[in-house]
Amino acid sequence: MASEVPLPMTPPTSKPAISGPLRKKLQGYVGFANLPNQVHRKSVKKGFNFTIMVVGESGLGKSTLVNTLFNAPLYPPKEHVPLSDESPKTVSIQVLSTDIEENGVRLKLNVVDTPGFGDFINNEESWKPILETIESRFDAYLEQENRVNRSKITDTRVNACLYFIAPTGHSLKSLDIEFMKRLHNKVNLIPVIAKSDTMTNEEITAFKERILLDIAHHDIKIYHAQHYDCDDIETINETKDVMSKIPFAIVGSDRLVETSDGRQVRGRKYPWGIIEVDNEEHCDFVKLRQMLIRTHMEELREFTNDIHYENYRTEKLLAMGYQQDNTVFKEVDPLAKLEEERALHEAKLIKMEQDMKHVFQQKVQEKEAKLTQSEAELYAKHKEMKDALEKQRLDLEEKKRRIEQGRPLTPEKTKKKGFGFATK
Ligand SMILES: Nc1nc2c(ncn2[C@@H]2O[C@H](COP(=O)(O)OP(=O)(O)OP(=O)(O)O)[C@@H](O)[C@H]2O)c(=O)[nH]1
Repeated sequence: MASEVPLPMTPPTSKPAISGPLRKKLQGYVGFANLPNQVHRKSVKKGFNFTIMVVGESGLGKSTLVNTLFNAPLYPPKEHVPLSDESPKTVSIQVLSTDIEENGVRLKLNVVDTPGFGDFINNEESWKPILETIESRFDAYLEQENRVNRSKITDTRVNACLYFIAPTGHSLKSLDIEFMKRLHNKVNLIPVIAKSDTMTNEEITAFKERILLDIAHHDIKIYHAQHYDCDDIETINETKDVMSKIPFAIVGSDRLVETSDGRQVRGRKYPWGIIEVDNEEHCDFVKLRQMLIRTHMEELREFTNDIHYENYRTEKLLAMGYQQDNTVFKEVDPLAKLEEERALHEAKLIKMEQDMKHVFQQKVQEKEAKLTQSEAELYAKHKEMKDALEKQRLDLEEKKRRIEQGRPLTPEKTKKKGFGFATK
């Protein structure tokens, strides 16, 4: 929306013909509604960091899918054989990184390829190194977060884990269940049916249903895409469409094959026809790629940070003995806060009133004590004067009696024994 607003002017060299403020048309919308675009532009410029982990039994096409997914030769192409012992295996956890640019968006893609399991007699603990890898990446992030200078944090946390299920057509194997249960609280788990070109469409549909039932039965939490309660019906439908494909039935191939009508497509050639990787009618590869790179990449990164990493961090810090005062995170209800403030204010007033009463009582008591004391003093003085007057009166009466009786005013002093003179 273009709008007109007055712009600050530089002083004109000659007097302009118009008298009012100079009005200029803005090139684009100005306002906070533009923020998502700004964030988007910034992210596009900075580029994204996205880490995918591929996990599954040996020979299910994990490495091939990674090449197919990003249309980049992250791995040197392997021989195009269905599954043979000669096919080079991934023997240790490998990390591959590449910069991919699509429509001007830079993507730093990291792929963690894990060695296929299931080859050993005892596969019980084959999930351990995978879990350790996920956790060590959380640890690395936590360590960087706790540094004094956190301006450059490298995020290698696993954002999505593609779990490869063998195209058996039966139910999930106990090893798959064990694996998924170990990983589901640590990473966004996305189950995929590997080599789905080895199954018919009906078999795939029935297999998907069985897998989902098994997942629900064993209470395994797989990644569930959200559509943020948005009003955009297109986004809602897109998300629903993507979700309806889980577990994605995929076909991987990093080779080009020629179709009967002469097109060069990525796919796999069979005597009965060609399976096209990028054809939605043939497999769910396009939907998986769309979800990972186009529609839900940011959400996968968010879930990793807000749910999986947060849970891990909390557990880790609690185990290290850190305590948290949860009251600081108490949600503040404005009405409750107002009520709390009012109660505090009232309590303060009551206390002030009580203090004033106390001071007043103290002052009254002091005054009373003083009055009582001066009353007592006055009384004592009065008594003293009264006694003195009484004595004076008695003296005068005595004198009067003496005069009347003709006696000297002062009584004669009695001679003291043993002395030859009398005192006056
Ligand atoms: N039919 C079919 N074969 C595939 C598919 N994807 C890969 N393959 C083949 O399966 C074989 C094994 O593929 P890889 O990508 O090496 O499998 P991996 O899971 O990485 O194997 P490990 O490294 O041992 O874990 C190769 O010969 C691939 O050409 C697919 O979708 N369909």
